[in-house]
Amino acid sequence: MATLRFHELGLDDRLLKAIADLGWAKPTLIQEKAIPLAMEGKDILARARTGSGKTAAYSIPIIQNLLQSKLTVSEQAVQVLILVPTKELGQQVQQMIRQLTSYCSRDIRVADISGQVDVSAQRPILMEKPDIVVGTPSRVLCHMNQGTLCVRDSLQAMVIDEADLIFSFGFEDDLKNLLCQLPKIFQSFLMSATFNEDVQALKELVLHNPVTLKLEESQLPDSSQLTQYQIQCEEEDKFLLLYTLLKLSLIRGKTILFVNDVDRSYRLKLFLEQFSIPTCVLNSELPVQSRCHIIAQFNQGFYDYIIATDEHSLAEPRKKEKKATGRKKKGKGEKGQDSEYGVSRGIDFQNVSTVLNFDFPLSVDSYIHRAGRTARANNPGVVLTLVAHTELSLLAEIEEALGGTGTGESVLCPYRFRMEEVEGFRYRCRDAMRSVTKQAIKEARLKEIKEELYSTLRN
Ligand SMILES: Nc1ncnc2c1ncn2[C@@H]1O[C@H](COP(=O)(O)OP(=O)(O)OP(=O)(O)O)[C@@H](O)[C@H]1O
Repeated sequence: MATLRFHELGLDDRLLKAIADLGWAKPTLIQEKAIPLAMEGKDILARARTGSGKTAAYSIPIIQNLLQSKLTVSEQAVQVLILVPTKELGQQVQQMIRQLTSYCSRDIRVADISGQVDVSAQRPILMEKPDIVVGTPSRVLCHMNQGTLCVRDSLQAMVIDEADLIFSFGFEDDLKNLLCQLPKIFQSFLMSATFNEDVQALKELVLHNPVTLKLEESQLPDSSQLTQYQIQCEEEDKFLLLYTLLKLSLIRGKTILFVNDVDRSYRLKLFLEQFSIPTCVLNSELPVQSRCHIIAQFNQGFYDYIIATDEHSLAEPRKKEKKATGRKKKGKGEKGQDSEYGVSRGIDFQNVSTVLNFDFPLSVDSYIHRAGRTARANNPGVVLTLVAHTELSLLAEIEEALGGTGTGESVLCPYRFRMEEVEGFRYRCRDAMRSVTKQAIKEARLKEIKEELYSTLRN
């Protein structure tokens, strides 16, 4: 638990006011540790669990240091680069910085260049030399190569957010090329929820004598904040179980339903539509503006249920590809999927009461990042995982990683409810399943992309 308050950290009044407006009573642990060190100019390598407030842990000292430097330097220049693996995260980081600079927005300007498709449309934005530029490595490099972004004489700090994903999203070469265009000395931050060999490689590439903040917290909030359940079932009963959970209001509030592939998300959407349960889908083949729009609408409470296909299927093959061929590609993934897409990583879905793993996550990391979409900051949350019998070995892996087997107690408690109630819905669900044909899924998939494209063009 953090012991200091924000006003004890020596921050500018304008920043303190913005923090108060956000309703944050005190810093999170990672913020309490990172902010003073970063204000001293130290390089930081930080690992803290998902949802622990890492974005503000680097944004607050960066804004503070910029406000300080503005007292003496008047020339406008890009002083900070924030590199993110996904476009959604870029937009979110920009939004957080805008909130934190709401009382000094004339002094500190931020631009997110990750999201827009057209590079030329971003030129005017960069010509104004925003103090902070947020972007994916490929987009930042593209502007550097075109001469629209030059930080060789001005860069003071660089952040790599979700550092463990940067390489697996195919940005290794871009990042190396980008580093050649930076000055010799600047402050660096590597932020991640997990440390892996890629973070180690990045550390050697980017950091100079860093302070390593590896918080001794468990990977997920404890059971007083996050309740984790599992239901073991037959694969074909998952739809029936979900319907029962919703029908009996055993799941309440905003819920993210995670599935492992795009077709499956439409199958689930169409299935729930049969019972007039509206949902929205989020996946990598939707245009980026639509994805950001859907996340914003979900956060504003337009939908209670969002069916998300997480990025795992995109990140992992690329890793394998690297091992096999020695180099990674970037750009569009299979079937027009966007490789700069991420749902279970970094996205701040707000006030999510339940994460439901409809499909079992394919790795421990994936479980942790999905679970991290609820119980964020100090809020409570529930993770409910449907486990088909063929997936029991994966469940055991997750139990072990979360420390469940040593004590003989399960971390993911069995969720108990009366089976007779489920059986009562079986026929109704069978009929609903029958009407969700392959053709219907195909059409829904195409329709969604078309509609989202139209609405994106209209906006
Ligand atoms: N000091 C604070 N007090 C209360 N809420 C906070 C505080 N700092 C950040 N938050 C909120 O906590 C949520 C999670 O923050 P953030 O997205 O930065 O976490 P994160 O550690 O980057 O998570 P992830 O690893 O999933 O990206 C956000 O909604 C943010 O507004």
